[in-house]
Amino acid sequence: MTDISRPARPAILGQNQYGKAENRVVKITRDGATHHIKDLNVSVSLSGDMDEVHYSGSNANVLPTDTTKNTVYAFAKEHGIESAEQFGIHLARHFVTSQEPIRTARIRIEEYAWERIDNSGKGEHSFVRKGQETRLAQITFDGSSWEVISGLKDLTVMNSTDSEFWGYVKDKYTTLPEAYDRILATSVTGRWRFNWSADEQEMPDWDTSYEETRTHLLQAFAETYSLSLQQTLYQMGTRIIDNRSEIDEVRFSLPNKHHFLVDLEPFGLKNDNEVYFAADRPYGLIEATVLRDGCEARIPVDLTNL
Ligand SMILES: O=c1[nH]c(=O)c2[nH]c(=O)[nH]c2[nH]1
Repeated sequence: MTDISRPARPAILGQNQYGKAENRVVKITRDGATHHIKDLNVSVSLSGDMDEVHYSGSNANVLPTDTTKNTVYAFAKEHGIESAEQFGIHLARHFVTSQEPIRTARIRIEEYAWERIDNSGKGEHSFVRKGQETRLAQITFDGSSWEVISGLKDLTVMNSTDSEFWGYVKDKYTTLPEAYDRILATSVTGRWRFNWSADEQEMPDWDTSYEETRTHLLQAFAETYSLSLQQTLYQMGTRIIDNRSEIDEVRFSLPNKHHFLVDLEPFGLKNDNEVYFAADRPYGLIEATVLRDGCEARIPVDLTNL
């Protein structure tokens, strides 16, 4: 009788690979006041003589995935990021030629493209992520009056300088170092409410209004020397209220997309505000309404309900 609980032969290890996935690396190259961004999502996958770690748990052939992550950041500094392909070639060659048990390295890279925002000559350090944001509209009619709220989501912007954050409250849980030159990045969700409410009133040109509002918002982001994202938010709202008479109320929800300087000192490299880790969570979430003086706030506080 065969004992069905114990296979006759032990299971055999099949294809296997390992590495660190989704290393978010942002490299800023500073050419005077003109900054250039490379923004990559790099996934490293290594394979080779890795039977033992699976069969017995011996790590003797295992280069830690943590090391592969560090290598990505160190290479961004040491070799720069000329192109995703060139960067991937450097990394793959390094892993295969420096570690005998590693026979194959697969490097997958997503690159996020950024365009410059025109900021009236205040330096070339403001960017909007390529790819169209989503435009939104909500129209309500009760038979006599109208309410039109327009807006957008997923408009991602970055300033690679002209942002500080210091002078905040410190309690026993505060560890955040004060920042005098940081990256400020956010993905804008915004809504604005029109004061057009009756058929007798002249209707705004909705498309022109959207384009102009978007431009004001972007320019205010780019031109504000920021001491906090809260201050930048208020400037963005104010710019719209001051320039678009058809709009009485603006509400923004701005995730603070943190970029942390990577400590390259353990590898003998100096990080001169060049190589950042782009964290996706947790994120600060800064939300506020900006109103025309005398007007009522009617846009819901929680924009995800709109
Ligand atoms: O612009 C910011 N506002 C904050 O309220 C805040 N809090 C924090 O930790 N970082 C930041 N940045």
